[in-house]
Amino acid sequence: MIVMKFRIGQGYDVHQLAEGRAFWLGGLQIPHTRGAVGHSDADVLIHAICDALLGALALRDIGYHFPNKDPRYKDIDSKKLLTQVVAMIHEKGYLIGNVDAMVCLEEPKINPYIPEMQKILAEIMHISPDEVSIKATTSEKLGFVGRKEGITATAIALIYKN
Ligand SMILES: Nc1ccn([C@@H]2O[C@H](COP(=O)(O)O)[C@@H](O)[C@H]2O)c(=O)n1
Ligand SMILES: C[C@@]1(CO)OP(=O)(O)OP(=O)(O)OC[C@H]1O
Repeated sequence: MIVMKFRIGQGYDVHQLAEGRAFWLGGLQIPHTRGAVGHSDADVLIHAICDALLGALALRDIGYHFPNKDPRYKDIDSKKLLTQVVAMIHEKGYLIGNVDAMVCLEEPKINPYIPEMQKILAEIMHISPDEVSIKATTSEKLGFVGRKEGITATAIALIYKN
């Protein structure tokens, strides 16, 4: 009898938005007047996914593995961080089942970019694009997201092994 083992994890990230920063989201650079501020490229969606994957195996969080004082991660492309996190999951004998994420952002509309993000992230996680769900909402002009001061993302990931 094959007994499959499943684990789930959740992730959350926030970044400030400021003028003069490139706007990276889901591994894509999106044209916009503002971008997320951070030590890395500040890709809040990838960071939330990394934390969900790490959380599934109780492997602490993204800042634990890639400290924001470490010059190796200055302006790093977050796709490289996700690649390393996926390797940690595989090293423990697990594969990724699916990821479901939600981005909370007042502007710009990110819907047109979601299929490309799914493709990029699925390739890194060795799953298919329809196993990477990316959703978006505004904050209805409320709070720091509503004032266009910041962006948040949450993610849930399922991983499994035979
Ligand atoms: N940055 C965003 C925010 C939302 N969307 C899409 O627009 C729809 C309406 O958003 P509400 O917050 O007004 O409900 C939503 O369903 C998202 O698909 C977006 O693309 N980018
Ligand atoms: C990714 C890291 C590392 O460069 O830096 P930031 O871009 O500041 O992002 P954050 O979401 O605060 O997560 C952890 C950091 O260590």
